[in-house]
Amino acid sequence: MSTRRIIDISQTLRPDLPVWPGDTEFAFERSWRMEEGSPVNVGRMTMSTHSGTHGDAPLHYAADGLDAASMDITPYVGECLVIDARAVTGGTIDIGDLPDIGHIDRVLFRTFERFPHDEWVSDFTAIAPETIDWLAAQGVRLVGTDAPSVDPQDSKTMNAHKAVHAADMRILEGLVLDDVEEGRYELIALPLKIGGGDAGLTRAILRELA
Ligand SMILES: Nc1ccccc1C(=O)C[C@H](N)C(=O)O
Ligand SMILES: [Zn+2]
Ligand SMILES: [Zn+2]
Repeated sequence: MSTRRIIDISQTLRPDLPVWPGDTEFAFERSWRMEEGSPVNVGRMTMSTHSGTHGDAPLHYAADGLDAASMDITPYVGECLVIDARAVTGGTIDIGDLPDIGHIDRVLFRTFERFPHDEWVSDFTAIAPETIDWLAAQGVRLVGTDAPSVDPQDSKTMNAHKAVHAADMRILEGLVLDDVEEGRYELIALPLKIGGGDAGLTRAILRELA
């Protein structure tokens, strides 16, 4: 039996979840209740497709991009490198901030000292488009971050997303990497298969390598 440790790197979806300014609040309610005579409890949720930990579908940043149900899920499963980017200053992770990544298909960035579970942080660290280009040239197919976006919150041009699209990479956002040391892990993070979806809520985990 495998004893490889599993680390949950997902946010907990709950009513007071911080959301992107102006976006739909996360709401959860019970539509059927056992205490009211129902044989089971059943809930109902209202949310943005970018709530909590999620994967962007290409449709989010390209009008003719694939939706969450159509995109290939291979990029979301496999070996990844977690990079500790907590010391990065200047708002974006630049090429010079990267360690030697070796040969790896997936890279996740930790930018927060402690993940802000209870407040929205607007001045999060984004990823420079040149860094995306460089990672793509090294063969990286997926980039993830604990920040809520790969572009700065006030970006109107979405240059990092565009660089991701140009290289046909995939994006994970809102990961929780507080207790994760820099290094290699197995990533399993499947965005929900939402037809027409521009993103999919994701339960993301890391598993220690054998
Ligand atoms: N909810 C939004 C509303 C308006 C503009 C952006 C967002 C985002 O969620 C950005 C995002 N998480 C991203 O994929 O970069
Ligand atoms: Zn997103
Ligand atoms: Zn995004």
